[in-house]
Amino acid sequence: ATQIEWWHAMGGANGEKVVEMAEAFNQAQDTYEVKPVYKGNYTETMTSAIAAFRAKQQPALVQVFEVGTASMMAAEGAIYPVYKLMRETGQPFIQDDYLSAVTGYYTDEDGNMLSMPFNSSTPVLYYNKEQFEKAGVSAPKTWQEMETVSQKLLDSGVECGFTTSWQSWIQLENFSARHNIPFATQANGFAGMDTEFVFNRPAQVAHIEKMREWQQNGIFSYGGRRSDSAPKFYSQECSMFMGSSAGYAGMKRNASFDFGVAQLPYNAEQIETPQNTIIGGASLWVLQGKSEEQYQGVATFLNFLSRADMQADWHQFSGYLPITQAAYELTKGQGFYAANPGTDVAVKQMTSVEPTENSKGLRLGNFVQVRDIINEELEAVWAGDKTAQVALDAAVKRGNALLRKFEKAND
Ligand SMILES: O=P(O)(O)OC[C@H](O)CO
Repeated sequence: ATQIEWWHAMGGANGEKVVEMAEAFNQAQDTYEVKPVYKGNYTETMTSAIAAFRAKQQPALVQVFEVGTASMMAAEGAIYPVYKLMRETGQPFIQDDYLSAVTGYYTDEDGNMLSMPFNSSTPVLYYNKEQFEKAGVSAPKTWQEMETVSQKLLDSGVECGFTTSWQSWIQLENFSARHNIPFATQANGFAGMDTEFVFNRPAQVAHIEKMREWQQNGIFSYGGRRSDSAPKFYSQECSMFMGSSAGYAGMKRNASFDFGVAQLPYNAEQIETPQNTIIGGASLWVLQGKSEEQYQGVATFLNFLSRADMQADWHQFSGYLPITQAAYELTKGQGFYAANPGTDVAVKQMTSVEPTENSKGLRLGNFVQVRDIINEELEAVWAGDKTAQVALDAAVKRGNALLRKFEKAND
């Protein structure tokens, strides 16, 4: 069989599922064999793929997180756009079958899908039902309630109100989308590379400043840059956890208590009806330099992964969004949402309102490095070394320098 390497960044329960999906494909036919290879976290996987491409040892298929999208799009000679691959291999491919909230992130200016949206997530709020019951509180809808609910939880003996994973994604990027304010100019980069960060405006500064205060009084407890804060929730140190909808698989495995899922809070003083949140997670990029046969295999595999039954299974297991309308309908029809309350929160939060240019997503170059800068600056806030304004001003300034570098390199 023709071998196809698929580099991915899925660890834990979702990593096991990815291997299972590749095996299902391999068993279903014997012309191609997909070999999934775990390459570490998202940044490590992307960095390895770039290095491998330079050394002409790239895999045919690589999973790249949403943060790397603009960089991948700009790497014209290195990528094989998915819409072209499907056309040239004669595979059936109807873009409209995919959820528009997801495809919007991965299409070029002509509306063509450049990568395959395999695992899209959006952040949600997980809460410990048992601790909530004991404290006599229910899931907070607004950031104002977040504070009062957390205080009651602390009063009931819990150590910390909430923690968050992916702080830039949740507390700045999605915070901005949810309040319908820009994270960067030029429609968050969708309208042009001459974009500049503006996440140091009053609404974001006030939010981060509040979190600084909460980090000091126990309402918030910082636990790391990616999902490393989840154990604070599993161990019941923190009663709430803001994390990817795809934390669901790990949650079921690691939480020994009853947990609930709610929408991300919004600041009631900022907005009456909150905007949709934006997607995260990753998509699959096809790389150049492979044989025709391998591309046939990749296209067949991508179609296999998009099948309603495969997507519905992946969605129900992991908490990633159903990528296609058919997978969503199938899941509904199977009674999954009714039997597992909270599992449809992410889809609803993403799709209940029409996205605006502030909530469609981000398309920003060098954003992998910018996330590092934001992480660094926010950590200085949590450590009490910087105020929110000073840190966000610095992050914007340092980030803008990287945007200019990207713009120049892709002129
Ligand atoms: O944990 P994931 O796969 O939902 O990804 C979260 C963030 O979008 C990564 O940038």
